[in-house]
Amino acid sequence: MAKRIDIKGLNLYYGRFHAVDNVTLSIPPRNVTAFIGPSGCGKSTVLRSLNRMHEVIPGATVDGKVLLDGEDIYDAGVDPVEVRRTIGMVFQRPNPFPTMSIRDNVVAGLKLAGVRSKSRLEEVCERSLRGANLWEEVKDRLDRPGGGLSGGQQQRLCIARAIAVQPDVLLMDEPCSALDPISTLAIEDLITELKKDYTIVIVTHNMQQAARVSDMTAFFNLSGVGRPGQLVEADDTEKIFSNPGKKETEDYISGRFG
Ligand SMILES: Nc1ncnc2c1ncn2[C@@H]1O[C@H](COP(=O)(O)OP(=O)(O)OP(=O)(O)O)[C@@H](O)[C@H]1O
Repeated sequence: MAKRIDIKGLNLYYGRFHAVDNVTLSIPPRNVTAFIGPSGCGKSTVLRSLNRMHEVIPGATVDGKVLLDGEDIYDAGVDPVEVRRTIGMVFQRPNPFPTMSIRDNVVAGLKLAGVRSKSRLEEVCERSLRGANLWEEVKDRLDRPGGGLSGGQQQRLCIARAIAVQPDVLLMDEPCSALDPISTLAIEDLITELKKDYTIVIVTHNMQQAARVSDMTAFFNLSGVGRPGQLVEADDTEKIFSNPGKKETEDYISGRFG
């Protein structure tokens, strides 16, 4: 649980378009790392490359290394499906299976993996819903469809589904952008609790959110339209927001551009 990620010389392409240039970054375990930067600088692309979701896009390719506790997830022989189990992902829009029951949503990954024991599924369902701070709200309606929950509850259901398979890392791509402020705070509190057990990487447009939830912040930028995104700097969140190393970062966080 909670593994370290070392990104080394990572270049990402969509066909011939070079989207992200030469990123090297270490992401510590049991920490929240935020990716910030202007639209199009490649934050989501880098995030998706961390669990091999990038290569699912036709024509998309990867060059470089992503080490999970020292093991390259891109090594020949590594099963991308297993990588995606180990490194879970939560998306911008909550995406539960809408007609599937709340219970089945949570244990969908386990069932796919062949777990049949009813007591085991019940146990994981409750533990995951508790872990996602949703148990009390749904414990009396586990057989109702996941699509019947509020947006914020659906997002916590997706987090429960992601943690049910006991991943080492949780990737979150703007997990609050479709949510109201109260649901956003609930997710932020949850992220803070989850970091005790997981390595968390979150892409956010909201700099206050990055400052509130993350321990480390990575600032990405791009030098112009059609140019690849680059990592400008990564450091303790407190330092990035109070005394960044690069003027580019300071300009961005002080709202002078982007
Ligand atoms: N599926 C795709 N096919 C082709 N190009 C893509 C695809 N997804 C992203 N891109 C391009 O890759 C670059 C980086 O996009 P990406 O979505 O990673 O940026 P981002 O920083 O996450 O942006 P935003 O903050 O707007 O979500 C952009 O130029 C984008 O147009």
